[in-house]
Amino acid sequence: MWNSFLGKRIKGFKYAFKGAYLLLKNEASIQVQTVIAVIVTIAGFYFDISTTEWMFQFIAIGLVMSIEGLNTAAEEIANFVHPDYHSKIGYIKDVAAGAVFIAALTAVIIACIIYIPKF
Ligand SMILES: Nc1ncnc2c1ncn2[C@@H]1O[C@H](COP(=O)(O)OP(=O)(O)OP(=O)(O)O)[C@@H](O)[C@H]1O
Repeated sequence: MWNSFLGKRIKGFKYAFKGAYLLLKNEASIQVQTVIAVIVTIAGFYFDISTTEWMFQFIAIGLVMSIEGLNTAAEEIANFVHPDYHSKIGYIKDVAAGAVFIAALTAVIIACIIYIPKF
């Protein structure tokens, strides 16, 4: 059953679920982002934001957390293949961190557009 097309998809989902669990359990940056996601979700209810605003807010949360997960994966690969100092490893880690920064900046801009008019 597990070798069938559907079985492989279910197994893949299990591994992906495990990966999300590991990120939440082990990665401080993802834990901080989860707390921020909960706070902005509470803010969303408090300020009674519109359906469109909810959609942008969830896209921003998903964008930041998923790119943070990929950044973690890139860091883990870099540390595994080359644990010692190397300028190329530094570059790889810097650009991966840069991707998180761009996503986070986007999320902050979305938050400002949603919440600044509510004050
Ligand atoms: N092996 C290395 N070779 C060269 N530069 C490195 C290396 N490891 C880290 N760096 C530099 O240090 C920066 C931070 O690296 P890294 O993200 O691994 O550290 P950290 O932020 O302490 O890790 P963590 O996210 O696990 O707390 C990188 O963006 C890179 O500029």
